[in-house]
Amino acid sequence: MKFTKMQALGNNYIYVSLYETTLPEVSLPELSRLVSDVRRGIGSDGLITIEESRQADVRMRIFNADGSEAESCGNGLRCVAKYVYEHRLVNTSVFSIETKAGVVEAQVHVRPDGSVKQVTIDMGEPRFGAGSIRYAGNSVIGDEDVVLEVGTDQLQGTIVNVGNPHFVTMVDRVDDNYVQAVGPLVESHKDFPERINAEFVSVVNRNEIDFRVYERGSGITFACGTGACASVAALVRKNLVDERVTVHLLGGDLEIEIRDDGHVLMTGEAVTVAEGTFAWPSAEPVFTAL
Ligand SMILES: N[C@H](CCC[C@H](N)C(=O)O)C(=O)O
Repeated sequence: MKFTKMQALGNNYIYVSLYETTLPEVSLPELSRLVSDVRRGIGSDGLITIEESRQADVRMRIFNADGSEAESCGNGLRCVAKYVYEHRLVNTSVFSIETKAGVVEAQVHVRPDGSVKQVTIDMGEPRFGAGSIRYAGNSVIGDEDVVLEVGTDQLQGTIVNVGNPHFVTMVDRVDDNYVQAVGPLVESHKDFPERINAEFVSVVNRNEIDFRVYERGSGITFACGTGACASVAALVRKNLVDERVTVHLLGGDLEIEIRDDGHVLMTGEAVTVAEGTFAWPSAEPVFTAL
């Protein structure tokens, strides 16, 4: 099976284009667990397939490292946009990509040599609050916040659905040890039957935030595009930042803009790491314990 490994701010996936290769006889969740394993597979945050669409120029599916399929993936969308443009699967710099959450618009910024490094995705309009996801708790505060019982603590955060679900917690200062300790408790909290991506953000000024994430199905990653969009949307709604924000993630910066119509625009890098052939079925199926 031919694959391309791509990364965006360190959030890396194994991309398989069904235009150019066939999949092995294994389920996509199992294939994602296998290729994501850094010891017995290739090593990644998950698997992304690129395929034909009936309602957009191309279709993307994204599977986390644990095999769970997600509705959308911001960093993945930018890499898919780079891939399909550079492989001439589309012939314009603005085109549409179908995800499980719906169709989004991509704009690749083409360099003089015809390559793509920066991509902008219109992620659509976010939805807020317990009603925008499957929420099983009963601790709603206002229109968008809920309180979680986490160990002996109470954690207040904002629920944002940008196609996939996010719980955005404000902290005084982002702390990787805190994210490792609390992130998994939020991700799999009983109040979120479909689990959730857990963001921890601190406001630097009205145009900059620090950001860390514990992703549903992949754990701590260097970057989460949908999480950055969700976080800025939540903070704009609380009037804590302006409409254009630079998000400082572990792996680098994303530029997020909340447009007048409420759509969230995300601009950032997309990088090809390697292309190769995955030997199948020599590798034994494995489950990546998180
Ligand atoms: N873990 C996410 C999918 C990947 C999102 C992230 N890598 C991004 O760039 O948006 C979920 O289960 O909803």
